[in-house]
Amino acid sequence: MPELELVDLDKSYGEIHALRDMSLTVGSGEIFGFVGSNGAGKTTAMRIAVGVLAADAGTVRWAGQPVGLAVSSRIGYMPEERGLYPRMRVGSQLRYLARLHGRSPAQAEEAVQRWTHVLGISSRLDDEVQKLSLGNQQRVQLCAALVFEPDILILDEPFSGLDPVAVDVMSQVLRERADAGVPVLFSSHQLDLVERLCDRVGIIKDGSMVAVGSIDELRGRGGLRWQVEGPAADTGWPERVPGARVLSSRGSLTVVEVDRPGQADDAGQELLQAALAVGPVDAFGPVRPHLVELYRHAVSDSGGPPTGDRVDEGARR
Ligand SMILES: Nc1ncnc2c1ncn2[C@@H]1O[C@H](COP(=O)(O)OP(=O)(O)OP(=O)(O)O)[C@@H](O)[C@H]1O
Repeated sequence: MPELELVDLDKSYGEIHALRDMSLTVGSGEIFGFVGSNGAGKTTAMRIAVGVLAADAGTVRWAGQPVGLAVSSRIGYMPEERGLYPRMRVGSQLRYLARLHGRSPAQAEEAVQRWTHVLGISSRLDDEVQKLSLGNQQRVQLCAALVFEPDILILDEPFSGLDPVAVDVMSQVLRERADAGVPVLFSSHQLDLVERLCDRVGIIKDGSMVAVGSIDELRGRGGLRWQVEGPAADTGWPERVPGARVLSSRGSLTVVEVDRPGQADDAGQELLQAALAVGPVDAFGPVRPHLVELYRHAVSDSGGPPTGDRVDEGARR
């Protein structure tokens, strides 16, 4: 099945080095969440992938071939700055875009009816775009990316400003498109949503990918964490376990991370035994860090675990 590859992209705007050897791959049927701080380079990378911006170096490939005009016209793109004509009516605009991408009048009409219905804006077909709320304009924008049945979806912050119901609808649409085999790449600062929705996540910092993988992969390669409800940490039991570090301690509640790459399998039992040697343990279990913590760690200067997975995507090729 075809996959979208961004390979060793490099881009500068004058003095600003926006992308440095940046690579990522989105497989067919995969939703890939692209996250990073403001100015990290997400929009630049996506604009290059779509073909509206040229890279200084690197390539974008689809099904193993460099992306040319024919392929880029099959990409459904939702730009961050949005791209609708404010005075044009919703229906006319969407029909026009579908026709522009080669759909017949009947196909365009069918797609406009279907997608506006799915996204809950079918009653607004005759309204000018500028008269819609920002969230509804965003729904139209997603329709615009979908009405020509694209082979690839690239969406720049599609969820920003949407209400919770619209977020759910948008999430379902992206999942359904991915299930139909479309690679879906989107950027977002809503890390809880990315964690919930994406098959894989890429974290970009200063134009370079610093971590790539499924959430479990990002969790799994670094230090493992446990929460212990029992003897207070200042009784010294955590120090008895090699590689253990207290992350937080409040009374009887202690969170400990054990950093022993490749040999942490027994660490949980060792921690439990160490705590029990000091006093009773009421609760004990692993802690699974959320993406927001993995992200903070990956973009912090210290780097290192728990994200661990400092993948050079080039190694996947
Ligand atoms: N047209 C431009 N001219 C000059 N510099 C630019 C231009 N576009 C982006 N940059 C710079 O390139 C860097 C990457 O910006 P980019 O918009 O790709 O980041 P981003 O990760 O999408 O950020 P955000 O999350 O804020 O949207 C930033 O330093 C930005 O100021």
